[in-house]
Amino acid sequence: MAETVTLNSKPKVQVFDSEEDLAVSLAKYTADLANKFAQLRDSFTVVLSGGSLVKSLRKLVEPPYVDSVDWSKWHVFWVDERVVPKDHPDSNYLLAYDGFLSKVPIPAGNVYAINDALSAEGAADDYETCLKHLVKNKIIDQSDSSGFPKFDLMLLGMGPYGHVASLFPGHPLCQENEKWVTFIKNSPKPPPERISFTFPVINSSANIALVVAGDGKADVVHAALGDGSNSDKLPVQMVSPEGELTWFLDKGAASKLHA
Ligand SMILES: O=C1O[C@H](COP(=O)(O)O)[C@@H](O)[C@H](O)[C@H]1O
Repeated sequence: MAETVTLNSKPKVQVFDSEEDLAVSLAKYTADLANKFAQLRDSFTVVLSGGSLVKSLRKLVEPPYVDSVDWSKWHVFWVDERVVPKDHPDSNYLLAYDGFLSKVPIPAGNVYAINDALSAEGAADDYETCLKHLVKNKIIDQSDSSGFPKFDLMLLGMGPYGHVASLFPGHPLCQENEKWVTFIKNSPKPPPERISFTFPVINSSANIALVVAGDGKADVVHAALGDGSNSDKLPVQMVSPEGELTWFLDKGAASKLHA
């Protein structure tokens, strides 16, 4: 069962009794959006994170969704990626492949991983070029107001200090407002070299799910959604899409919200 906490008009915050319940609801939410956009625009553009998010998608690869979703319409991207070979244990692609992509019939050509033969800078430029091509061909929608790509759904995790994608607290990349895809060579969380979507791209999304589980993240969830008394905005607090933002929290992650 989910409790919906309304903290202000936006975002919607859903708190589940367990991570299992969260995963069940996240699967339905994602499948419903996939069906909606497949009918609306004949494609569904979905952006994945690495980390714990992938495990929370496990119910999507089970009945009824594994059979009922039209996977041929899916186009899959990464909000950030570590600049390592695709078969490296740190690769967000490998994590998603093992836990999700290998279990559903998404056409291989619709899965847009980074070019792992390039430098961080080269891979970011190459990924941005790929996105521009897909916007031109109307696979990815474009925001009328920002001009940035408008993904149908971004599935974001949040790190223990409030980072999203590879946008870390206090890092100048959080202020990037021209590039679509940027790179970092000194990530505070290993591995050091990564590429990342920028905030203008993240915030042009039609839908964002912020998925956070476990009491280890309760303090940062409280800082992000609490009374706003922290002076410096955490990256997660800079997530403010044109469309809808929905938080998926389990009880542990939400345990300090009412304190
Ligand atoms: O390094 C990363 O961390 C964040 C958060 O990961 P989590 O395991 O704490 O959920 C993740 O969203 C991002 O994609 C990843 O590269």
